[in-house]
Amino acid sequence: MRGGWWRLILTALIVYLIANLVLSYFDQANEPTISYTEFSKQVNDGNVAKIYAKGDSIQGQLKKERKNPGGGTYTKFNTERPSFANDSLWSNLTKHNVTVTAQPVVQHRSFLANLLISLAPMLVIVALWIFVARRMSAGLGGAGGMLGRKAPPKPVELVPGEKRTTFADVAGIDEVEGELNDVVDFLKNPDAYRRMGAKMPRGVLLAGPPGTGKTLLARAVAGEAGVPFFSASASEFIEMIVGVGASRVRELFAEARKVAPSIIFIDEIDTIGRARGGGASMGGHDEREQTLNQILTEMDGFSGSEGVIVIAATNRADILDPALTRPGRFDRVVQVSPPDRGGREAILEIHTRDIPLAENVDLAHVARTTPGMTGADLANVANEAALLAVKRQQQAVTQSDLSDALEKVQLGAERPLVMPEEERRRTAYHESGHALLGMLQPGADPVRKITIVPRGRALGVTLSTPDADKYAYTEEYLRGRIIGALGGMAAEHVVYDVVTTGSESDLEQVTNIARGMVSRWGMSEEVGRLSALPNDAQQAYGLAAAPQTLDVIDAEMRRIVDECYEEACRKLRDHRGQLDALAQALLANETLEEADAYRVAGITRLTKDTDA
Ligand SMILES: Nc1ncnc2c1ncn2[C@@H]1O[C@H](COP(=O)(O)OP(=O)(O)OP(=O)(O)O)[C@@H](O)[C@H]1O
Ligand SMILES: [Zn+2]
Repeated sequence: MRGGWWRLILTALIVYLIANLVLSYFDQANEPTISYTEFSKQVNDGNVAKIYAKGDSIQGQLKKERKNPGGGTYTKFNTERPSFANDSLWSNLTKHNVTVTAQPVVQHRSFLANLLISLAPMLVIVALWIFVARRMSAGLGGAGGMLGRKAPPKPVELVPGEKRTTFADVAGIDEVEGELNDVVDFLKNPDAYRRMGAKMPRGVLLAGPPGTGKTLLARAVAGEAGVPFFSASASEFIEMIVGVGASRVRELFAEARKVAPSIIFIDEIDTIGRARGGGASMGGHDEREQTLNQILTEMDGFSGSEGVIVIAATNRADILDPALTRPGRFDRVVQVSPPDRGGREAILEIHTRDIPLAENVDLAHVARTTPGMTGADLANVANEAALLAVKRQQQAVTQSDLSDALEKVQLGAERPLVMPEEERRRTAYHESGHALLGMLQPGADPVRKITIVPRGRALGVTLSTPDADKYAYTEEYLRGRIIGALGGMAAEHVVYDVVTTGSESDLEQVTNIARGMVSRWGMSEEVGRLSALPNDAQQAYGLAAAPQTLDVIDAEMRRIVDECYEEACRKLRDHRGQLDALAQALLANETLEEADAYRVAGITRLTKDTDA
């Protein structure tokens, strides 16, 4: 906890301040200011025990308490001696044995101390404000630090001899490597380019889904070129304190220029680079804009021969401000996609380089069964497999470690949870409904595994994956997906005539597919072949679907989903015997693998040979 001390000191200050306020309130309540006449009278009556004097201000204490005209009684009091008072106060005090203590009028405090004391309340308020601001920005993903300042960014130094990231650590995205090759070339030899008067791109934007290796690529470019690598996440720039983001950007670029040629990597650029003009985002809108402007200014400021190349990454290229991709800025946009089968195999090879593998390990097979997985997923599988092998006290990772690891990554870790028998039965029917409809549907992705062991948030899981990578989907296939996803709910409906909350994520999936079919893929006659809903970038410019279009979209989505639900229920009624058989087998075994599932349901799987 970095802000720990800071927070403690602040809390102490605040408590102190409040305590003081409260105490002084009570002090005043108990110590009335009495008239000087009254005070003189009390002295002469011999009722004053002691006084503290500071200049003409007097605080005192009575021997016997007196009635306060404002109510209550008092013994302590304040009073002020008029400067023109020409009385014999001193002799009166000594005559009546009053203890007198005096304080100097001019305090012997240093100038600095006086200044501090007079500024203290302000300081506390400022500190409080910063404290709150930091708390809020921390909540938004920023890290805590002192007074909103962070240590200036440090490059990842490239110590000679230390193993650095290169293109050899990246696989499955060769086209992308190719596009970055001339950037590497330029960084290695900026002088040659300068002599030829050639302009290099100032910024490269890597666009692609999470985990596809964008950060890794940026590092590899730096590693290949042997130049320092500065890394920052755009979300760090956005702080609640206005101006900090822009100054961080300035510092970052200044540092990078000092050691040029070098690379600045800015992750999640979309958090500050969203198209402007849309509805203001939550808080820090100006801050976002200022930070973005600062980045653009810094990039404009490059002469291009300074040798600082900015690589930014985003998984939302569609919503970026067009100002970012203008020539001279991030004018090179490189798409990074999840790897295909060959790419997956190569990535698995990279991530098992340092892992001893048993004879039976078939990485090609793993690659074949993991369409859609990213490099990060595959790295995770390799690591989980190694962990399993250690736990199982083996000398090497075996194929079954790999498939167990894959299962864990795909389905989530098993969750020890004792379910009531009734709930187990209902879950068995729910999953059997998904699985059976998946198996009955021609052209649907084969069912790989059904389980009623709770995993992650789910009480059960049915896993279907395609035999080969798919890039485009037919309407029939999409309807099949909707029917399969509704299968769980339909089974509960058919068997128990109840509906539970267990279908929440199924319905989300169904809604997304149906919305895509109607509004983006031209699969509804009513809506027609239009992109009926504006995409995010269009929304940012204020484009919205007409209300009547929204009504049609809504009606069409409902029609499709209703049709699919009816078909799901009808099929499950028609194949009730197979549904019961699957549910029974699940209750007995908890998990059914692909072959068993098809055997229990009595369905022959139409195998497509896709090994090639
Ligand atoms: N193409 C790849 N080749 C080898 N390893 C990869 C590849 N893609 C991802 N990985 C592995 O996954 C890890 C995470 O990838 P990385 O952080 O670079 O992804 P990213 O695209 O930047 O993700 P995010 O958008 O979530 O930041 C890498 O450190 C690497 O181990
Ligand atoms: Zn379900």
